[in-house]
Amino acid sequence: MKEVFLINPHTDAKKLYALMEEIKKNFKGRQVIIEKTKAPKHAEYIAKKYALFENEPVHLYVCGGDGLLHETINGLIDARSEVHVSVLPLGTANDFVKTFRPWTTADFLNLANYKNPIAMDCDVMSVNGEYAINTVSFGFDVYVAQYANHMKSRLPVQGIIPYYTGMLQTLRRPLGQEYRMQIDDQRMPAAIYDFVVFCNGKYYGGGYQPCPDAMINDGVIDVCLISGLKKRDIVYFAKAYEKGEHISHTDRVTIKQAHIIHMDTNNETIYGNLDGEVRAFKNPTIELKSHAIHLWLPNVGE
Ligand SMILES: Nc1ncnc2c1ncn2[C@@H]1O[C@H](COP(=O)(O)OP(=O)(O)OP(=O)(O)O)[C@@H](O)[C@H]1O
Repeated sequence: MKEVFLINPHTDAKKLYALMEEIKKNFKGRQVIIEKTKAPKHAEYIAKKYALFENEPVHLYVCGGDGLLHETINGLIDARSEVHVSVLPLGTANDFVKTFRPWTTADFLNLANYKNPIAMDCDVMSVNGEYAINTVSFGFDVYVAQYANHMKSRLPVQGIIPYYTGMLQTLRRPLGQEYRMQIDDQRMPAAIYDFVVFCNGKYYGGGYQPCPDAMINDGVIDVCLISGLKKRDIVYFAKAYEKGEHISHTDRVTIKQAHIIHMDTNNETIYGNLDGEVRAFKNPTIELKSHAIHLWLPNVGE
């Protein structure tokens, strides 16, 4: 078994130091492979190498945030069945692992918890050829992510500040835009939505829960459509959205389950947020690929 640590070297230095100490403590005298990314998207290339071209089992620890995980899983689609992935959440938001609450980030970072890991095959969603493991969204939060990513790339700021700034900037735009969609075999009437979110995991955007009942291995995409929000309601709404309590507002919120969604943008470009990464699409199709990633989760009971 190859034990491979795939690391984003731009991770917070203290967190990286603690990870190295944890590796030394748990793998004393045993060989591990450290793979550090050299640039954005390098993780996908590294993952593909282990997914396809090795001939022994691999335990791949993804050491970074949701962005690194997103890139890694794109290299693991149709991987050999002996490639297992564990997530060591060292990013800022680490939304993917929040699905497993009450397990904590510390539970995921404790390497002793992987001696007898819990196996779980995880679904993913494809969007015109790119895969997302946690959420795919359109609308309000995409603009927030776009502003935040832009700010992070130009200024030495991290953490939540870029997201709050992005939210204030986004509130200067009109809320809502028109969508035409087919959800499985149901053609929806054209409608204006403020948020359109497709969930595999439960949390996104730093801790919001569009679909509190989503589960990463249930073979369906959970859909959350939100309409009719007023800007003055956003703060109140955000609190309910964080707790997943917005779903009781059935006049504004529609929750569904689906396997495939076609969005008709009339060949115009639309921006979508895949696990926190913003991408441009025309007429995107979001489709579930069941049990595509073989996870090894921490055995917290040990
Ligand atoms: N060597 C590298 N140099 C520059 N950028 C990198 C490198 N390796 C990875 N990246 C980029 O860093 C971005 C953010 O990394 P990561 O997901 O680890 O942390 P994060 O954004 O803080 O996490 P979260 O999304 O959970 O808040 C990724 O989108 C990835 O493309």
